[in-house]
Amino acid sequence: MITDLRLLLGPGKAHILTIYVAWTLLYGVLSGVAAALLVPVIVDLASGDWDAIDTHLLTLAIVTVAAGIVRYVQTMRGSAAALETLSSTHQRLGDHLVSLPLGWFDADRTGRLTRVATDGTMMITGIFAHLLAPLVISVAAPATVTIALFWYDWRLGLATALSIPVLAFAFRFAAASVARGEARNHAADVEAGTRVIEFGQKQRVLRAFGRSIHGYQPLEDAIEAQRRTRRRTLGQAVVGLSVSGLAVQLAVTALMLAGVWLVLDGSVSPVVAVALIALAFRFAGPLADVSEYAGAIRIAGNDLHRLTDVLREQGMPEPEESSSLSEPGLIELDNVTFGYEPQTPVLRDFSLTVPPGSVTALVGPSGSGKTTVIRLISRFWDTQRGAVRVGGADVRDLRTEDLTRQLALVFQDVYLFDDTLAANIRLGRPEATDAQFVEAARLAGVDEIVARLPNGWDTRVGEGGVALSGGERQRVSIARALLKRAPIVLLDEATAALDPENERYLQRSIRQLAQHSTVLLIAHRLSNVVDADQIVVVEDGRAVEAGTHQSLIAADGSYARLWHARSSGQGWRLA
Ligand SMILES: Nc1ncnc2c1ncn2[C@@H]1O[C@H](COP(=O)(O)OP(=O)(O)OP(=O)(O)O)[C@@H](O)[C@H]1O
Repeated sequence: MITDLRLLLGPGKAHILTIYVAWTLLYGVLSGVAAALLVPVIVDLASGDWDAIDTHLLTLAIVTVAAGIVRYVQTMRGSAAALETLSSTHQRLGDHLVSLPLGWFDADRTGRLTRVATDGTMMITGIFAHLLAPLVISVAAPATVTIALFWYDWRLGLATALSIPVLAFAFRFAAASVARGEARNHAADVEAGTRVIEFGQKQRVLRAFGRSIHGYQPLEDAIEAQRRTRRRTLGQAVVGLSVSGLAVQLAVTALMLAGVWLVLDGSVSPVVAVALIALAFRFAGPLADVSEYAGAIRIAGNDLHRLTDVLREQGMPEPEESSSLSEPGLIELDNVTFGYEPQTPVLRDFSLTVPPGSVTALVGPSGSGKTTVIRLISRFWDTQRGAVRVGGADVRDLRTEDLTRQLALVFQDVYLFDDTLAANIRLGRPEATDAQFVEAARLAGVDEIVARLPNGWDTRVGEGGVALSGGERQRVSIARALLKRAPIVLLDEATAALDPENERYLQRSIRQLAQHSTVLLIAHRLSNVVDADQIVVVEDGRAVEAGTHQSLIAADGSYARLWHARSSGQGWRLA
């Protein structure tokens, strides 16, 4: 856990944690010394040695005051360390997330990240406030007491020292069973949470099929599994905690027996034996706490570990400085092989050249790899073999901000921020003038949508843009791209919601975009394909044909077959 906390603090700040632990250790040692000083005070009282009792009481007072001061400093250091760790964690997490390949953010990982980020950061404050200090003190104070027992009587010291491995074993057992259970609980909670979200999101489909919550088996199964897991975890945790509690009681009993034996043996007086047994109790008390804290610490450790796992995820390597662009607007894929799972390639030896300022349409059957091409150009993933070049530079030699400056992306599943319509378009280029903004919106047909909305440009579009239809969302996204005026536009034409009106706007926008940019589009509509400067047919991860509509028809290959199927009215769709 300390390693995880140091990682979260980041380089150059780890000393904050070391200093805090050092102050906590010092406090633990001083509490142990204060407890050990009770023995000579009791012995002095019994023997009536008033001179010695003054000295011992004075020492006890000094140690107690010192412990109070150390406690104050330690607490202050603790809250400072907690705040520092918390802000470092947010900072480091944010910095790291932007370096991860966009492909990393699938729905599953994003769900887990949300949970990890909230649980993990809350846990950090909890660790400093309730766990780390008690644990360190619970170890430091008994260790000091053990040394003191050695000092007073080596046999009692030895008996105490011998009980430590037994206790450590029992505590580890308890902590491990709690942590194992917690890991299982966590997995079951995540599964149930994911199913609940899914259940919410799939309401339309479920209702279309007349299903209620009772008919949605995955959710029911997840809830049942969660219940079973929690019951099993509870049972195991109780066993673990009982074993460690029993071990502490046995250790205390053994120490009492050792004390009695010393009295019977005549080695120590009954008064000293009582004082030493009292001290032995001081040894056992904090240790009993350890068994409780150890489980909580393991749970916290698991949360922290999940957080630092995110920081350990491999980011995409970035150059210190971007290579210069020899030919802005040019896109090249050079013998690219890529698979989401490396052993199952989705693109194989895929080559493509899109000249600057041209319009290229990718067509091909569903699942052939067209979207993957666009993702690789945007460097959501890196290729396994071959190179992707933008503007003549390998995308791996460009810094993310320089690559994104070259690209405007219009995807099928357009995500809009829960902000006004105007703000969502302005994202394309915040510094654009009002005239440029209005022109982009007009070309993409967003002004038509605005006219229908109750608050016009100031209408909030809801999370993800739920207040708009799929086609309308894509129009907003195209307006963003028009406003951005990037050298390259990558456009995945929406398959759904493209009514004739949307299609007209899309065509007009593409013509406009082509005036300033290279356009690479995944085309599903004939009109956008026929007009393209180049059509590339993708089949099973390969570019099997490339040319203009006329030349490909003349070549009488895959494209011609698709075209004839369409022409003969078989419901042809290019992708
Ligand atoms: N994130 C992902 N993880 C794993 N496999 C994926 C992922 N995205 C796509 N695939 C798989 O890669 C293959 C190519 O998908 P891709 O989306 O590139 O095809 P496409 O030609 O764009 O299809 P469509 O026209 O239906 O959108 C498919 O088999 C798909 O299942």
